[in-house]
Amino acid sequence: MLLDESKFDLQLKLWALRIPSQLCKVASRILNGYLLDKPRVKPITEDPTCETNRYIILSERIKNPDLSDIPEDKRDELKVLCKIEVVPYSLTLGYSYWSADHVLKQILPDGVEVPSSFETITFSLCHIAHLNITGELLPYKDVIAKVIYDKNYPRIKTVVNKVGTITNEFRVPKFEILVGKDDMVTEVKQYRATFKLDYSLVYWNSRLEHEHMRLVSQFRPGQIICDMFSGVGPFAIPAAQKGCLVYANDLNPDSIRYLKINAKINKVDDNIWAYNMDARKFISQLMEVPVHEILPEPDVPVLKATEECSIQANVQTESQNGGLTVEAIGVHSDDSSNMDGIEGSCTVADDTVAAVKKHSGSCEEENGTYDNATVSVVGRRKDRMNKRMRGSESSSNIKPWEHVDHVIMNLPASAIQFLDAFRGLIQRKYWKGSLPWIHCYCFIRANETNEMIISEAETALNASIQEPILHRVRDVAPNKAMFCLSFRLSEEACFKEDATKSLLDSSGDL
Ligand SMILES: C[S@@+](CC[C@H](N)C(=O)[O-])C[C@H]1O[C@@H](n2cnc3c(N)ncnc32)[C@H](O)[C@@H]1O
Repeated sequence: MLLDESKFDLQLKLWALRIPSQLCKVASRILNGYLLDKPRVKPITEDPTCETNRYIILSERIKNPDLSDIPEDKRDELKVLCKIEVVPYSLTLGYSYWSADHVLKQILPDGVEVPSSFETITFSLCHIAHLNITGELLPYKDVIAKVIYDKNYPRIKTVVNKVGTITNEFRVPKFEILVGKDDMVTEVKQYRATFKLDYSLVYWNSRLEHEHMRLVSQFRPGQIICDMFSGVGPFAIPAAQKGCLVYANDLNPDSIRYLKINAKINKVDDNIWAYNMDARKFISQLMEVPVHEILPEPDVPVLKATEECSIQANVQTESQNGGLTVEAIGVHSDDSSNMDGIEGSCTVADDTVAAVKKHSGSCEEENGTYDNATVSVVGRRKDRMNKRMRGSESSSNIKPWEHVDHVIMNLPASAIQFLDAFRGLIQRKYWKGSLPWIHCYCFIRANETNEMIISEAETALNASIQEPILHRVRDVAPNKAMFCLSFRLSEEACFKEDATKSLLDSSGDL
């Protein structure tokens, strides 16, 4: 369907006062309420016949050239000001004048709902309008796209339409470009962070901005965060900006490529370690005690949450356990951190740890309070990371098998099923401080109850969940909402007792 722009022309027959330019200000004050009042149209314009005069365009309500529609006292005031000259004025409001909504209402058949909102990805470099046109609107998709493009250019440079439903595991919709340049690489700003991404290759949802910030607001500087489905980093980057140390993983190699770019753009590449693997494999390898860390005496005292603890200086050694070798991708500019295994990923050679203290604090959710135990390190490292992190943990000494504060699982369609990865994941005798908070996103349909979801999570964990917090994130469909289930992992769910012992026994070399 072609768009005939001339069809939108509306001609207005108006009256105007021809007045010396220097009197325009006073005259318009006198005529306040009787001037032309149209968005984006100025009521004072040039007189094409004389440079020193101006036209003051009167409202459509003024029908008579004798100005009898204007109160007498105002007319008298004007007469004192100057000789009043009334001239006819013709104004055409064309396609460029009308809003997208007005144009679309004219184009689309009666009864068809005008697509009023589109997800815009806006900012300085590139701008994409993302439409979701289906059903009866499909025959009009090109004309709708053109109107949205025309009305928003240059803010919007590309208009795309989502095709079909998302079925791939990377949660990336398929798009067709309807108008504009074929370039889906864009930059988005969320609060203080900038995210570069290719909208055709990675998952991005601007509607989650508030949720990203809500969750990150619960983290504190120095905490250790594990993001199992990180995407391009909308949780990981703000958390790192806050001074948290983040292990971020995604199965989509393009997401991790952009996560690394974003870590650099936002100058938090010292605080983020990026991995590209399945989330189950990631969490299990991250939490596994590396062989070179295994304590010689099997009976190490177990630290209670309330006890002081200390983290030993990390000794950088080669991975001795073939099973631990993973496709880890360090974000560090020094590519030597494209390491052999996860245990090597958090080792920065120039770090010196002076002291470690564990302290607890709390952060509030709308219907609960999170008590967090934080391991914070007083380090002497003089590089730029410490300057930025102010009081946060030095990265060289992070041993995720000893402590993680929060785990983020944002894959709502199936994250609950991934909770089985926490069964027996942590070795009790190495763990220090409180167990991590899990933030697991899920969908709840109208025919499901909160209890059903919690019970599903408990089944996956094979353990009960104490004091779960269900936060409604947003409605995704009339009968479906996205929630965040937050709870502290229980000992029952995640502690394994004798794994180290059996590993030592089987290795036979200790
Ligand atoms: C809903 S997106 C969330 C991305 C990001 N955390 C956010 O909030 O925008 C889910 C992400 O999980 C990734 N993903 C899907 N299956 C995965 C798996 N088995 N292991 C790790 N990541 C996976 C997808 O590539 C996608 O980037």
